[in-house]
Amino acid sequence: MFDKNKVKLGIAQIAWTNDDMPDLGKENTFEQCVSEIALAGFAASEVGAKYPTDPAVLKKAMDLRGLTICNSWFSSFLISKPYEETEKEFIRQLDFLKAVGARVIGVSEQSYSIQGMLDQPVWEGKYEMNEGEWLMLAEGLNKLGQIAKDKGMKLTFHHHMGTVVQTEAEIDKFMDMVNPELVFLLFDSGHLSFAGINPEKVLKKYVHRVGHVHLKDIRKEMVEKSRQEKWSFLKGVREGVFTVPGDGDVDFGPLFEILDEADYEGWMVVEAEQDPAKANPLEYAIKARKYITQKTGL
Ligand SMILES: O=C1C[C@@H](O)[C@H](O)[C@@H](O)C1=O
Ligand SMILES: [Co+2]
Repeated sequence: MFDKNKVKLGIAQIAWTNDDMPDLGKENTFEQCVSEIALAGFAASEVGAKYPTDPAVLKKAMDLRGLTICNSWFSSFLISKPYEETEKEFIRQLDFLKAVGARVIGVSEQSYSIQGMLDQPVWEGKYEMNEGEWLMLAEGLNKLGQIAKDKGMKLTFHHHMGTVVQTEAEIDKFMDMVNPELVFLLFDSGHLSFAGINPEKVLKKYVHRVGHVHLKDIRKEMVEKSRQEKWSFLKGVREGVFTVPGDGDVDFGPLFEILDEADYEGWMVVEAEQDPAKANPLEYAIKARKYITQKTGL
């Protein structure tokens, strides 16, 4: 059974307002979002575009509700821009996160990413790195990981649909190339399942290198439809490819067992972006919270 002092539960703000498609949930304020996160029984959230940018203001709003910030997304451009540009932004974001109490930063390489392209089917035309680019990515991340470590933080890397690290082979190559002391895996059950990869297999292989977990479920029939109808990643989100754990087709039981047996320490964050007009964020947050308690005792 998970140790409640070692494993904590958060939920990402993306179910209330989607920064990638701000019309989804534009009516939901920051205050409503964090109040409902607390109400649903979660201890943390990640950082969204509506969140206060002054760390003192954000921290006060979170403290008032018994919440903390556990992570934020960070877009790196290590293979398409000078390293220094990414490093400068990375340090700024790292310092912000540290000031609000987070110990993890979630990096995604966004060079040539198709995840935000509305007219690009997510199943076609994904960029594949050459050997030189693989080296640039790994070396850049190792350097950023050292900076994070020196500040008492953990760099985790988010494999993601439409990016240069999406497939099982890419994840394996990535894990082979980065320094395990400096770069950790951000395990996202939804992105693996969407990509047609068995999440259990990946988790078993890398559980001791996982630094952060995104609990995301998929609706298989919508994934299938997205293939057939050549949807973009964002169209898939809008149509309901993703949902909260317990509402879709991912079997979370074995994933929780693998994490538990490996004595995973850190955050497990429900991250289920869908249209808030169709899936009420509070209702789905409560649904996820109940399901996780039932499966893990947390
Ligand atoms: O961690 C994530 C952050 C989002 O912005 C992203 O698009 C989503 O799918 C995700 O997994
Ligand atoms: Co994620």
